[in-house]
Amino acid sequence: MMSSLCVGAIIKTTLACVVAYLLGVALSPHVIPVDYFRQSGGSSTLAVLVGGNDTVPRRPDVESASSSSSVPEGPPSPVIPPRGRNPLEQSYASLLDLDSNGGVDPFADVDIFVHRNGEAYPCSRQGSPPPDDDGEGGAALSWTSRALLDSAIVLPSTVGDITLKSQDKYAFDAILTSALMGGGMSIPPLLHDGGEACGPTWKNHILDSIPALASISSLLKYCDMGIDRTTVQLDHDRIVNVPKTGTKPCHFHTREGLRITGLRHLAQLAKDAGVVAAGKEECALGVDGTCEDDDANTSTTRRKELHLYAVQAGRQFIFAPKYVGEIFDLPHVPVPLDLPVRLEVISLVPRVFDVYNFFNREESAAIVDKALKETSESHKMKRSSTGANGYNINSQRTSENGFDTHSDVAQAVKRRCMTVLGFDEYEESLTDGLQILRYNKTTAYVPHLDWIDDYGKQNEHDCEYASCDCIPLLLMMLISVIVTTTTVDTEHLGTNRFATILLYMTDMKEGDGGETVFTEGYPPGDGIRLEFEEAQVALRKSGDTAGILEENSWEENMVVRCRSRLSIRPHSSRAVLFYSQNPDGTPDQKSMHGGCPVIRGEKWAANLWVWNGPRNGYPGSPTNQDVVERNRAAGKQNTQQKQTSFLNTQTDETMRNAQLYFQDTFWGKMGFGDPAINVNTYKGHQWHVKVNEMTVKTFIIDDSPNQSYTI
Ligand SMILES: O=C(O)CCC(=O)C(=O)O
Ligand SMILES: [Fe+2]
Repeated sequence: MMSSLCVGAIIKTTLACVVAYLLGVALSPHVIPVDYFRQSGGSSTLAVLVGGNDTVPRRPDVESASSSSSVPEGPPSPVIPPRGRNPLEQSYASLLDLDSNGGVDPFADVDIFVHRNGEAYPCSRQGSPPPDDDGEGGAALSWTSRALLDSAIVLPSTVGDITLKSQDKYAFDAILTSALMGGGMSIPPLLHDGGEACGPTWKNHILDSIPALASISSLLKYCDMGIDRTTVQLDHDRIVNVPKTGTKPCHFHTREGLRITGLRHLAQLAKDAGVVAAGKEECALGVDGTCEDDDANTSTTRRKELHLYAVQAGRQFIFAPKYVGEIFDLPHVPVPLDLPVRLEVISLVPRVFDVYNFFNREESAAIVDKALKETSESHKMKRSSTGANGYNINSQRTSENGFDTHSDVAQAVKRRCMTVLGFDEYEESLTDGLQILRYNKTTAYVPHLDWIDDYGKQNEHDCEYASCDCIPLLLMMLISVIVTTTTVDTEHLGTNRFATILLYMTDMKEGDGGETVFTEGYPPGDGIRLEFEEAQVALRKSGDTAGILEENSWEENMVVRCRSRLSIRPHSSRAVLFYSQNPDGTPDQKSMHGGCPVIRGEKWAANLWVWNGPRNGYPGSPTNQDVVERNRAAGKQNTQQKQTSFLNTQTDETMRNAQLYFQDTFWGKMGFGDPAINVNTYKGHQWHVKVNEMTVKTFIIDDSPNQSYTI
């Protein structure tokens, strides 16, 4: 139960929020004249749409084609605004460089299709253009362009003042979400149904309890999962709400995971859609949301398709495979040797992918080499343990493990992993260190989820009220239940492991064992799963484990499953991606997997866990206020988190290349010019500053709530 102090604070905040919210909703349609769009030459909001995208990510394979067709030959001629555009539209046109492209609006012959995160088939598509749409040929802008501008106009004016280079992707998300569902002043929704078929996939949506939001588009309820389910990311305060409704927008990604960061990027994708879509079969939705027949798809009059994958605010992109063997090319991921990174779908349920060219054999060898040479107690290879204190030897995880948190290869691989997963910015607090695994003959790791379950619900890591938005009074009771959920409950506000990239560093031959088995998956090929008894008989008949594994031991039982379920055979520099969460944040129970017993030789592997939000110990990681209060009441002062920062003041030359360690674990660079390192830590914790692997200073956290340490 919440403390009365806490309840009082929430009631006050809630009342203020509710009043502000209702006033906002009541007034918003009247703040800006309805005909502003047609008359105004205002450019501040326009700048939000356009600025900051000087470095639009492009597919290398289409860049040359599109730039050669858009750059006119000879000296530039003065651009005369084509008849029919108002000044705002004209600014938009020049910022998109439309006139040097013959006045052709990139959206004119493109239909937008929207997918919910992780869904291979679209939930809605662009409808038929309104009768006045004359984007083709140049004079006016396309319906899509006008819908985007129309939505931009109704953004609060302060948004127009944002310094664009860094901020515009947030405003863009709001504008695009709004344009799709028709939130502007005068232009109909781009989606034929306003996004009605793109509603939430989870029950008991908190927004359903807010009468003022009863009639908003289902797409908006999808994008804004509500206060009880919107994970608070580090950039949460930068999210720009959808105009008029004040709800959180989606962010949009391509099928390949690339986040769409602004209008120019969207326009580039619209241009590329022609190249990409040619000859490609896609499901075109009919007006009723179902796929049209193949004849329609191959028609020469078919418009180009731009598929957008809408990801809920606070959530992360998840690939949306259609079939086993499907390929996702990821040219935006830089890799060693410049070989293209691509995914191949191994399994739909669970979602498992091969990641080709993710790392190379040199990196593979370097990871093993580093692990063998590691001497630090916390990082070197040793028998695997479980539990936060690391003392519990796990009887069903007989492999050895160690950690590589800061080698160049580990850092490079972590960054690459985030790019593959669709993050447009690297965020250290979302990754664990690289965990290195060694399996000797007979050793194995029992099937498990990488998603951590906090059975005892004792963890302080969860949602803080301070980071929560408006909470309608009627929902108070519900919230009091929510905050008592575990700190790792990703269906709500907790953070947990979200995706895993497994790296293999050894070539294992057929029969050597050591596969990674997904016990809920189906074997490739015929997809037939043998019953346990049948597979056991086959294994014993083969004699492969005779004299190596005891009959009926958990290891032998595991080999039986390894041979009858989806198994991935390791080879050096093979990388595999899978997800531990579903797109709505619930744990994916189908992602159960384990390391099969090694029958011959040894297996080296590594895994990289990526979290869906700041993980425990990092600033911004959610805390379970209920547990915090309980600990405080019980006088457990020493369990309270301390916000602590470490900074190099650049006054001591010997500290030029300093590094910060938490006990034996590398935490971050603390050299000259490195930003301050902010951590949540606890009284009594020891933080060491090391130079050339030698500890030169130790800080012991004391009792004050906010502390800063400098060197
Ligand atoms: O070694 C394997 O194949 C799987 C390892 C694993 O699942 C883990 O370390 O979490
Ligand atoms: Fe695992």
